[in-house]
This record gives sequence, structure tokens and C-alpha cells, in this order.
Amino acid sequence: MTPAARVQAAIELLDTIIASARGKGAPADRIIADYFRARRYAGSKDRRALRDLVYRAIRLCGPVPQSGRAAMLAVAGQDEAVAVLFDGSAHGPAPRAEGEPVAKTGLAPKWLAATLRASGLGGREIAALMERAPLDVRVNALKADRAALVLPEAGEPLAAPQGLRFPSGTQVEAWEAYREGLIEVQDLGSQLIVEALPVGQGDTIIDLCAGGGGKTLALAARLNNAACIIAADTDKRRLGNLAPRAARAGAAVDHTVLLDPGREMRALGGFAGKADHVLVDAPCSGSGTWRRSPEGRWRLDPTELARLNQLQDHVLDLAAQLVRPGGSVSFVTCSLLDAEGADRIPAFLARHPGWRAEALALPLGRARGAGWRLDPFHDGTDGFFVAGLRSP
Ligand SMILES: C[S@@+](CC[C@H](N)C(=O)[O-])C[C@H]1O[C@@H](n2cnc3c(N)ncnc32)[C@H](O)[C@@H]1O
Repeated sequence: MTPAARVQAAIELLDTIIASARGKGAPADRIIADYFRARRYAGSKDRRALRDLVYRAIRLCGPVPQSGRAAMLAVAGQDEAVAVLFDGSAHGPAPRAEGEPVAKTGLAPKWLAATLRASGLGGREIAALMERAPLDVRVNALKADRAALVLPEAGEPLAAPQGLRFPSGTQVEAWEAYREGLIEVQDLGSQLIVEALPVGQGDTIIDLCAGGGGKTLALAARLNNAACIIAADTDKRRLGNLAPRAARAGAAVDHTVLLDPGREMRALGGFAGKADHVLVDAPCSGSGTWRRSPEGRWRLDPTELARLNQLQDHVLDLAAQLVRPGGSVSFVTCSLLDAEGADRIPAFLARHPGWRAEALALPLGRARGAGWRLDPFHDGTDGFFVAGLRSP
């Protein structure tokens, strides 16, 4: 591909990503992966260059751009090397027309920037959400130990007992240690949260929003497979990834339960009032993971945020039904918005008299409302909110 053809390809990919964000469709990384799957002839240099162009444009444009071309013109406005490629050459973008729209730059749409600020984030904290995230790994304590494991590259030891950090883009999936289940890719924040959960060996633990099992596997490793772990989710595709991942990791997951949204207790009724602990890693905007999915801010609007808050309350209410008297619930979101964090706790306590919030001990982060918050700027983790709740 010529450099100009890469710019044109980036424009077309951005058009798809913008449409998908508006329609709450597939995320950018999946769209890019599908694009290259259909173009196997594209070399690794082209792939890297195209990806970089697309993500530069996404990071640069806070509000949803009117088009992929407008987004790339915004990049061109800051980078002469890109601007000169709008030259009308074969397969390249047409020259810029007089008065042609250029996408607005900024960290986030106005309403969202205001909501972030109202959630206690300053300019530096918000800017850090747009930086490239490093690659964190959790050494799987069921099969290995960080102190003794030799990997192709030396990682930086992290605050989590089995955490190691590598530069962004390190191809750990190609390592033998990954294929053999000795390491998992997992952000430091997730690792610290699992370490802080008030659980012990012998407990019955429901991971109510288990997804592909990131935290489920970390829990099984922390408890050395000596707990009864039930992984549930409404997403068949995500939950389907759990069994092969657990097998690779040697992690014992006792039950995997696919839930019908709105009728979750039909599948979980047998566990009602029995769990020692329910982990609610709730669906959210993912504002804490914008370093990895910066187009997430194009997906969010006040209506979507309100829908997510309802869902968060709903899964918390389910957890309250599942836990035994005196048992506990942890509420986690990978968001920095109070609406998806601190605000959910008083709302829960108002609906569930007798319950109380309980502090969790994390080595990084700071208190936010009745819970705790981690953020990229201060802690070098993805952004998370976590709070403990204790049943009467
Ligand atoms: C933040 S993700 C979970 C990530 C996962 N725990 C991990 O560590 O990799 C939230 C999950 O909640 C699930 N979800 C959405 N609605 C739900 C519901 N009503 N009951 C249970 N899970 C739900 C989504 O399918 C999604 O997988």
C-alpha cells in the first residue's frame, strides 16, 4: 500500500467504526480485525500503519466525527506528513476541498467531559484516558509463580502479587507460557480488585457478570481452586470463551450458567440465598478502558448512560437475592463516572434496608463515595470503581 492508500483505507475503516459506534455495534478493534481477515494480503507494516492512523484519529476526535474523512482531515491538520497525502493520487484520498468539514478535536463530547469533571476528574486525569495502555499480565498461580517464571522478555513486577507489565503491543499471545496457561493478559486494576475481594477457600462464589471469565480465572487462581465458583452471564459468545480458557489455565469453574436477560433467576434460582459472595462486574460504559477502546466515548450518550445505570441496579438486586444472610457482594465497574460507581451504592442501600457498605483494601487508588477508585493517571491501571456490600 502507498502511504496515501493507507490514509484512504483509514478513512473507510473510520466510516465503519463511526457507524458502528452510532448504532452500538461492534467495537473498533473487532472491525479492524475483520477488515484484515478479509485482506490477508496486507503486510504487517501496512497493518500497523493503518491501525496507528485509525487510532490517532479516534483519540484526537472527542465528539463523534461527521465522517471518516473529516476525522482524518483533523489528523492532517496536526500533521503535515498526513496532510500532503490528500493529493488525489491513485487509491489515495481526494485533495481537500475549499470549506470541507474537519472533525472537532478534544477529549470527549461536551456533556461527557462535564460529567467526567463532575465525577472528580481533572484535565490530567481525563487526558490520561487517551494514552496508550501498557500490556499487563497475571502469572497464573495455579501453574507458575512470578518469582520463578522465565519469559522471553522481562516484565516489570506490579503491585498485584502475580502482575507483570510489558510495553504496549508486546505479542505475549505468541509465547509458549501463554499457550500453556502460565500467564493471562489482565490489567493490573482487575488483578488488584480480585485480590481485594472478601472471599476465602471453601466459599461459594457467584461471578454474576463473568463474561469471558477474566476475573473468574483470577479468583480460581487466588483461591487455589479450593472454592465453588459459579460463572454466569447473559452473553453466550463471551461465556463460551470461559471453558477453553479455564481448561488452559487449569482453573476449576464448577458451574457455567447462561442467563436469560430479565429472567436471570430462572437459571440461578437454585443458588438463591446460598452464595457467600457475589461478584457483580457490571456492564458499563467502559470509560475506564478508553485507553484501549477510545471510540467508547463515541458510543455513550445520556440515554445510554441511564440505560446502563438501570442495568447496574438490576444486577445488584439479583446479587442481593443470591447472597446468604451475612454474605457479601462486590460491585465493580470499569468506569470513572460516578453515575456508574459511587452513585450506585447509596441507591442500592436505599432499596435494601439492613445492608451496609464495607471497605475493601487495595494497595493503589483512593476512596470515592462509599467505594474505591483506580485510574490511569494516578495508578497506571485501567479506571475502576469497586465497592463492598454486606448483607444483614
Ligand atoms: C464488564 S463485563 C464482564 C467482564 C468479566 N467479568 C471479566 O472480568 O472479563 C460485564 C458483563 O455483564 C454481562 N451482563 C449484561 N447484562 C447482564 C445480566 N442481566 N446478568 C448477568 N450478566 C449481564 C455482559 O454480557 C458482560 O459480559
